[in-house]
Amino acid sequence: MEYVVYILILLGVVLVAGIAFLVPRLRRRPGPPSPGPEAPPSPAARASVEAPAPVRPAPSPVAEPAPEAEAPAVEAPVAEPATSVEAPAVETPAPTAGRLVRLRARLSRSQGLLGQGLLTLLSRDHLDEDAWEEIEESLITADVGMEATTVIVSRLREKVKVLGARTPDDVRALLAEELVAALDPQLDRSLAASPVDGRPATLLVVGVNGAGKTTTCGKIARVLIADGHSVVLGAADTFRAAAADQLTTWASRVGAEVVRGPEGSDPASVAFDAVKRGIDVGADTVLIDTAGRLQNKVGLMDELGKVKRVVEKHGPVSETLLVLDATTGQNGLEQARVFTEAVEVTGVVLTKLDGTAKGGIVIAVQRKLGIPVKLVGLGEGADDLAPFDPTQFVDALLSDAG
Ligand SMILES: Nc1nc2c(ncn2[C@@H]2O[C@H](COP(=O)(O)OP(=O)(O)OP(=O)(O)O)[C@@H](O)[C@H]2O)c(=O)[nH]1
Repeated sequence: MEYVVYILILLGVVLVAGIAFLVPRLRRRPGPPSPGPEAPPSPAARASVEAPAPVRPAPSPVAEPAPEAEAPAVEAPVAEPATSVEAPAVETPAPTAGRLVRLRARLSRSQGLLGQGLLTLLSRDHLDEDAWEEIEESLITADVGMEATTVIVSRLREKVKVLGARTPDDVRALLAEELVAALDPQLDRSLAASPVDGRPATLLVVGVNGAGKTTTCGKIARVLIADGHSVVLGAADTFRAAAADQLTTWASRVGAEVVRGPEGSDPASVAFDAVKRGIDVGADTVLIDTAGRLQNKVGLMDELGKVKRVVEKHGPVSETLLVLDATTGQNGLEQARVFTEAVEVTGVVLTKLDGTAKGGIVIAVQRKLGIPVKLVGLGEGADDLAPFDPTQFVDALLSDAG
């Protein structure tokens, strides 16, 4: 009997201990039970249950507004002000007066060849036959061209003989005179960029691919705007979409308007529209960038001829500028001829003079084409285009500061 009492007491203790153990655990169980009191979760199941825990804070009432607040900040509102902040940042182009003088250091390669080389030759005590031959060679090496060199050297020899010039400075001054004369300083190098009969002046810009046409259009627009003109640009190089984008970038920097068409569209129609737009908005000048692929001379002539004819429905083209890359030297002259046959070129823009030691190409270009060099490109910078001036140019070429 005593044995039974012990067992009952033990059972009572076990029962009390069990209740004491279970009650707190039952109290800690979260919310409503999931359907069916299942077996303890497997590690995988636990993961799927736990996973939401760290995620849950995001959709929680505190976190929820965050994505909503972030979205507009990242998207349109930030981007839009950014572009509209960039757009009005219109630049003020550098004044055009005296640019060639300011940029003379860019001719350093040519200065090395012509300036230093010739000065060394001219400083010899006696200019004998060999010295004259070397002078001739320097000029030919600098791309002055055979014909022009022969004329320059024979006139210089004559003057030295007649005037008895002896000091290197005297001879240098005489050489400068001859180089300037070879550049025909009387030629009109002004740009026909002012309105005619109430219509904007129309400038066509032509040349082979890569010569720097688009860049030059952008730089000319800056020159004109710096001089107080209003300008509309026509992106008639529809062959290459990037050319129109490039022109648009140049235009936006100076607040000019661009007329462009879809890639591959008719260049003549874009050119027509650009002039029309220029007339409508009362612009002073319309500058038209054209494509210059040269694989087919007939095709090129047809295309440029058509652009010109269509533009002329609004009135005569004021100026057709041929852009030539100075670094292509005498080869470039051959290509240039094709353009002069296709359209009546009224002025040459010689680009990349900063990239060549052969600054004499200016003389050869003018002499061969019989067309004035009106502007020279002396770098990739926005204002690295200068009105050409023979005296300043020769002075820079013959400077020994190279
Ligand atoms: N160093 C130097 N680079 C220049 C000058 N002018 C233009 N360039 C560079 O020449 C390259 C070609 O210029 P673009 O204006 O694209 O030539 P493009 O004739 O319009 O070429 P396409 O559009 O292919 O017909 C660019 O990298 C210009 O920055 C210059 O005077 N000096």
